[in-house]
Amino acid sequence: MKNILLIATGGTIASLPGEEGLAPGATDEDLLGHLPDQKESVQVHSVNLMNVDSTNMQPESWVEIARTVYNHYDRYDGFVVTHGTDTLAYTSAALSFMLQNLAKPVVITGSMIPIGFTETDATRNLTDAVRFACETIGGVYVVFDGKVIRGTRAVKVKSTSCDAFRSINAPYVARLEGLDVHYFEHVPATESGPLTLDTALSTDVFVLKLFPGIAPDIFDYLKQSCRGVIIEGFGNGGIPCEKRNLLPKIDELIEAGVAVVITTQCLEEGIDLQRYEVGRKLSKKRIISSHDMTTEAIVAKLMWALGKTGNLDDVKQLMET
Ligand SMILES: NC(=O)C[C@H](N)C(=O)O
Repeated sequence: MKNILLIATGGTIASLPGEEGLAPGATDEDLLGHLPDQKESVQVHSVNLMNVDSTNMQPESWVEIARTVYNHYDRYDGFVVTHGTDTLAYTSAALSFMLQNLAKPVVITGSMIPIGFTETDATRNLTDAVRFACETIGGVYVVFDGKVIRGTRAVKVKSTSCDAFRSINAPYVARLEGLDVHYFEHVPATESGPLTLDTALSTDVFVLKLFPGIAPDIFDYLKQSCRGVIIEGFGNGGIPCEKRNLLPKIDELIEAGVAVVITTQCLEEGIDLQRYEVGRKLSKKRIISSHDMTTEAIVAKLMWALGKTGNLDDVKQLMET
């Protein structure tokens, strides 16, 4: 018999129609009421940690979720976090960094249609999540629409359809069919060290999406107010270096002690700063490369890295590992 803890946080899965539109209202107990009876093989306990639309999730909420897993870790075999889908990928990445050495699954799920509606995807996602939380596997995973995605690789790519999440630059971990779990890749070894909870986060970060014609002056503001800036450049990671040249501004940021992470606006295949002249000029600077990470994972990891250290070399080392 597996013991699972369901941690409810809100989202569409727990939403009810109101005069102002859908808003979270159903509790953990309501969600449990929709789970098919599996009394012989699994027992699910639950806690209603918060009830928010995930648009209102903040880094402090990630800490609350991580702490709840940590505090109940010894008593359960696996964890299911029900969550709104809009910022679910940020939370799954943040939990992956805050909870190190997980030897048990922490599974995040949600739905695109509230659990009380007919044709809802919530019952399937919740059932799948509980099923995957019974696996002997460590780590943070997103379970959605029958697929299992690593916590640092999920991105919400659709705003309405039920197949809303994709695994970016990494294979799906598994597919769920009824009670069967079909793995696509080698199951990662269960971690051996003791679980650690690492919740120091620095929220003084900024994501800058470039566009043709962006004024370099914006960097003057970023230099004063941020400890980390993530620049979503073009294609392989290129940054304009003629006319409205941004390279001197990036130098100024680095000199001021700001961690500058380069990523791309392309969803897939990551950056390659060596391919083009516009990238090589940048690669000679003390920037941090994001390789093929998602922006969601970069944001969470940069907050976590800056929570540990202000030394740029150490931040770079953490980010590029
Ligand atoms: N499908 C959803 O869960 C969307 C909702 N706005 C949320 O993120 O909480």
